[in-house]
Order: sequence, then structure tokens, then C-alpha cells
Amino acid sequence: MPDVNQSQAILELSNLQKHFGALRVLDGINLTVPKGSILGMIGPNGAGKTTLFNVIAGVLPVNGGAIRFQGKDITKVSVWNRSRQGIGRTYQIPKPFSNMSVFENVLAAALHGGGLAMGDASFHAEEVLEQVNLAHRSETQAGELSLLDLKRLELAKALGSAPRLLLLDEIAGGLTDAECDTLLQIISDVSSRGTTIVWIEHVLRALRRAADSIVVLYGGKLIANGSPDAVLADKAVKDVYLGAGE
Ligand SMILES: Nc1ncnc2c1ncn2[C@@H]1O[C@H](COP(=O)(O)OP(=O)(O)OP(=O)(O)O)[C@@H](O)[C@H]1O
Repeated sequence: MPDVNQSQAILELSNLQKHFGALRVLDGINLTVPKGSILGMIGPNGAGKTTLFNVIAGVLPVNGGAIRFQGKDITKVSVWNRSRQGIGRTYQIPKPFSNMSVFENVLAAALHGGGLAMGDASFHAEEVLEQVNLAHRSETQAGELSLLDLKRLELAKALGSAPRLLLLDEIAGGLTDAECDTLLQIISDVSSRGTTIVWIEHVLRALRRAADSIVVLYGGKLIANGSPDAVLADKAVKDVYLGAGE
């Protein structure tokens, strides 16, 4: 990753620590995410990737270290406030309100996550559904969607709060190659509109195509950080991760 001075950084993690009892899941994470970039994150199962997202989003408190977002220390800021400040996320297992329509799900995100008033939230929800190509299913109950459309909805819900930083947690999992390409197109469009993306993903072909750089989490630390080609060719990375098979 190129050197980034503070004005170009949207997110800065300094010596982050997160422990579950004796388990040091995050053990001194230092990371600077440049504004406008797509940063891929990989690591073996259980490495702590989702925990890192939970810490950045404010769902879990840290045991040490600091998180700066858009130049401000947000280490002790509530999850609700972080969302209002511009941190959005998707979940590994999408859990929309199944009995609500697609539109209502995104509207709820815009109202609660984004803090928009009803009129603005409604307008924004329509825009976001256009952006992820789900507008034609606005009135469909979320529980009736195909996997790809569920992923589109998960993305739309995250975009509902108009994030400046979007955390994607394994959004390409379970899709066919063609479906993955469709999703990549949408994510690339989100990025080109100025949203910074940190993307945890096991589908490496997706990161290879989309990411500006990739970091590898292992043993509580980031053991690699560089261009997709360099990181995925790195011997230490292959040993701890790719050994499991791409
Ligand atoms: N709330 C919690 N309490 C105790 N241990 C937890 C908690 N959340 C996660 N862990 C543990 O922390 C470790 C990291 O889990 P995490 O889900 O962050 O890994 P991951 O890298 O996202 O894995 P995967 O690729 O399988 O999604 C695991 O050993 C997990 O069991």
C-alpha cells in the first residue's frame, strides 16, 4: 500500500487490542486506510476478521489502542454514532426483516442507521435500490429473494445510511462466478462514487479484481499488506492461508 499521510486517510487503527479471555484475537493492529480505496482483508477462519469489523463499527469495545475515522478519535464513540458519522457494514449472514418488503428494509436502514427524516430516507432508499439493481423488486418480501438479490439487499441496507466507509463481510460467498461478477460491478460503482471500502473475502478472485491492496490477518496481527498480486504470491501468506486452497 502506498504511504498515506493523515489527510488522505479515512481510517487509522493504532495498536488495536481485542481479547476474549486469554484469546488475543487482535494483538497490535496498525492500519491506515486511504480515502477512496478498496482494501481487501483475508486470513484463515477464526483469524479475527469479523471481530476487527465489530471493533471498527463499535459493536465491541477494544482492550487497547485507538481508532481514528476522518481524523477524529472514535475509539469510545457508540455504534449508533459511528453509523451516523459514516461507517456502514454488511453482515456475513444477511438477516433482513423477511416479512418486510425490500424497500421497507432499506428505508429502515436509512431512517435508523442514517438518521434521515422520512421524506429524505424514502428518496435515498429508492436511489440506493436503483444503484444495486433491485428497484424492480422493491415491493417483494425480503424472505422471497434469491441469494444474489439478498446480497444486493444487504448492500443496499448498508448504503442506506450513506456511509463514507463501507465494511463488506464476505459478501461474495456462495455466489456463482457470473453472480460474483455482477456484484463486483455494483461494488466498483459504489467505490467510484467515493465510498471507501474494506472488504473481508474468501473469494480471492473477487479481491484480485477489485482491491487496490490486501492485508492478511493471522495470529492477532497483520502479517502482510501490499498489492493483491504481491500479497497472494507471498510465501508466508500462502503457508498460513492459501495452503487451505484457493
Ligand atoms: N464474542 C465473542 N466471545 C468470545 N470469543 C469470540 C467472540 N467473537 C469471536 N470470538 C472468537 O474470536 C476468534 C475470531 O473470530 P472471528 O469471527 O472474528 O474470525 P474470522 O476471521 O472472521 O473467521 P471466519 O473467516 O470464519 O469468519 C474465534 O476464535 C472466535 O471463536
